[in-house]
Amino acid sequence: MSPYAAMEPIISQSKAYITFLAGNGDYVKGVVGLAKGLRKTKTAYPLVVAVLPDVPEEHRQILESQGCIIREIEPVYPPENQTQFAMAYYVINYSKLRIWEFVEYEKMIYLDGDIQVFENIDHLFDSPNGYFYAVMDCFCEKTWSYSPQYKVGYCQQCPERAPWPKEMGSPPPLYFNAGMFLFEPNLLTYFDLLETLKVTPTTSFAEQDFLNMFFKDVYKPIPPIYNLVLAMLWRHPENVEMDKVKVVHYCAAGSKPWRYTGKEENMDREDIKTFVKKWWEIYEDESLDYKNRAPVDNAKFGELIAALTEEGVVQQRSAPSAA
Ligand SMILES: O=c1ccn([C@@H]2O[C@H](COP(=O)(O)OP(=O)(O)O)[C@@H](O)[C@H]2O)c(=O)[nH]1
Ligand SMILES: OC[C@H]1O[C@H](O[C@@H]2[C@@H](O)[C@H](O)[C@@H](O)[C@H](O)[C@@H]2O)[C@H](O)[C@@H](O)[C@H]1O
Ligand SMILES: [Mn+2]
Repeated sequence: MSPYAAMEPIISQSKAYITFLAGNGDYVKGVVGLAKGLRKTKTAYPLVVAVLPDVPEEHRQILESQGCIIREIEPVYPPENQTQFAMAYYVINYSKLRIWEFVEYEKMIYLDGDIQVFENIDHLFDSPNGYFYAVMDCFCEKTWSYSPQYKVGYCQQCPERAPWPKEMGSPPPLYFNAGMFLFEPNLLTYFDLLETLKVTPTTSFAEQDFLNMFFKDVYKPIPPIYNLVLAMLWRHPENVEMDKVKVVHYCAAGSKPWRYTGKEENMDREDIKTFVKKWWEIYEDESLDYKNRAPVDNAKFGELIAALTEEGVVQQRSAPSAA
């Protein structure tokens, strides 16, 4: 019998956004920006921040003052390896796997700290259960130069441009960017992830590659407007509906807004400058700070309760007598 069978399923209806923060560096600015951006969209759900132990108390307090729910997680390390990760720091990104343990939430949307949400995306939580929703990535950047796709010029964003060579078998399964995804926390999945990781050789895109392998049978692509990987702007502009973009992922080299200099390749583009400016407008908008948030309109709240009571949705209980 599975050692986990005894675990009572924790049934929860609640939902939340979640991000991941490691180290004592400047990614905390990304998370502050994300918290304020989500608040600006008037989302109904909180932002949970999974922090590694090395995130200093001062950064945790900054995030709590922005209304974030701080949850400390232990790092997850991949098996011993000689892998040359696309970015050396990707090795800490395996710690993202801890978020499957947050079963007090029925569904969560994971967002990297270098993401900004400009339009409300709460409706994604209504997607059918049992799948892993994320946006398809692009293989055209130099960061992919080690891969067989890059070597034959294949990208899933435009398979007709350079079809997958027949002699290489079937094309790779659809591959998502792990900077944003809708998932269901679940202890059995969580333990399966950790056990599988122990016996899975590491690869260049670390936990992103691992998650793609693990969820390949339940992965459901969602439109790029929910996670605009910036390289799409110069690699596949035909696949981007600019006026409908809701979520921007500042993952292209040099595009992190809080470090932006405009000097790296493509960073002098007008669309990049616009997205960086939009990020800063939210980050510096004090009206979006948690302490300045719009007060609950008690009159409106009272009307809502009265209406719900009338419909019998809410039973008004008389307050217990003081006696
Ligand atoms: O020093 C770091 C590096 C990364 N991260 C977190 O790990 C995520 C993934 O890293 P990153 O976004 O830099 O990867 P990219 O999407 O650029 O490949 C970040 O968004 C942060 O949430 C962090 O907190 N501190
Ligand atoms: O640890 C691996 C990371 O891999 C992904 O970033 C990459 C990937 O998107 C490439 O396709 C891009 O070319 C590249 O710029 C970008 O950094 C995720 O965004 C990040 O959250 C994290 O999982
Ligand atoms: Mn990112």
